[in-house]
Amino acid sequence: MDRDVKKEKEGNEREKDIEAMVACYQGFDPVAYLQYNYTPPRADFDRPDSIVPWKLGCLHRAFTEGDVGGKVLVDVGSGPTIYQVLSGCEVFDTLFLTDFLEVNRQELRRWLGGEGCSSLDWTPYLQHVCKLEGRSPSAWSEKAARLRSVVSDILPIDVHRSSPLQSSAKLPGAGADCLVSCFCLESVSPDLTFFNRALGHIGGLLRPGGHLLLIGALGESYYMGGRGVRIPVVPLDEAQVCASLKACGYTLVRLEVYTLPQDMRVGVDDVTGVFFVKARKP
Ligand SMILES: C[S@@+](CC[C@H](N)C(=O)[O-])C[C@H]1O[C@@H](n2cnc3c(N)ncnc32)[C@H](O)[C@@H]1O
Ligand SMILES: O=S(=O)(c1ccc2c(c1)CN[C@@H](CF)C2)N1CCSCC1
Repeated sequence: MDRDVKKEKEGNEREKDIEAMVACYQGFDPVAYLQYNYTPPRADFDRPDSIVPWKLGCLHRAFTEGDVGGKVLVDVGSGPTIYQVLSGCEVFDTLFLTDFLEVNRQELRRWLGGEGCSSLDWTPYLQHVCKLEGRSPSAWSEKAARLRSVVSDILPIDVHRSSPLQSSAKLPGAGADCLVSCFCLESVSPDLTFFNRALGHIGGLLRPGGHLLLIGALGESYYMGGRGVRIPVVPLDEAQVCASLKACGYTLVRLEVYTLPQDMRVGVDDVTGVFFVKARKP
């Protein structure tokens, strides 16, 4: 087979892999996803070894330790969740939430609209982050108002495109000052090659000197995105995450790892751990 034919064949196979992943996501159910992951036993604020305080603590430290700043924060692959920007919304005045699916963008609009009809009560998350900031938990409604005030838009995104945002014109010319992305890249990539490419694509949204805060699953090969909706995940280990960041030119600032207790392994996925990365784009 000559080289051009081989390259065309490989390109067609790559397109089929992406089409298969897109097809999986057509069954994604935000309500079920929130139920599976953001309610007890996984979201148990009273457990000292719970993953929620760990994760919110990583984000709080990363946003408030002094090296992260600027005007624009972009959350890549927000899904139907807002916990990931509860600390960042105090640091940035312009925040873009993004997702591939309209059902998730709609869920975010419902929460932001404040009609109280969102699918999950985020109050415990808001209260916890207020405590991390040395504020009374009763300041949660002020934090909610702050978040609602800085969200500039909820945009469609596709990390498999070299320009993931159709409307990147909304970003400053040099790029965002900070990116946050949680459980997205590994959950939408058919394999490590796609993961690395997607990491490179989102890096194009970030200005030189900007920071990437990445949270993801370790050892996960699938998760349930709804009843009977099994979504493949590219299994990662710490070494692969570090190698991908290095290959994309990032400087690693910090990597933290959380190992899921046995009783948090509840059958909605086969995740064994969670990583938190703070990295800087030179
Ligand atoms: C596992 S969820 C993560 C949601 C949320 N960030 C969290 O922390 O729970 C993965 C998200 O990636 C989104 N997604 C699917 N395909 C995508 C793509 N090609 N580009 C960007 N996001 C995509 C899904 O719609 C979903 O909201
Ligand atoms: O770390 S979690 O347990 C969590 C949260 C979300 C996900 C997973 C794990 C693993 N599967 C991912 C599929 F992409 C989604 N967690 C849930 C409670 S709040 C903090 C985050």
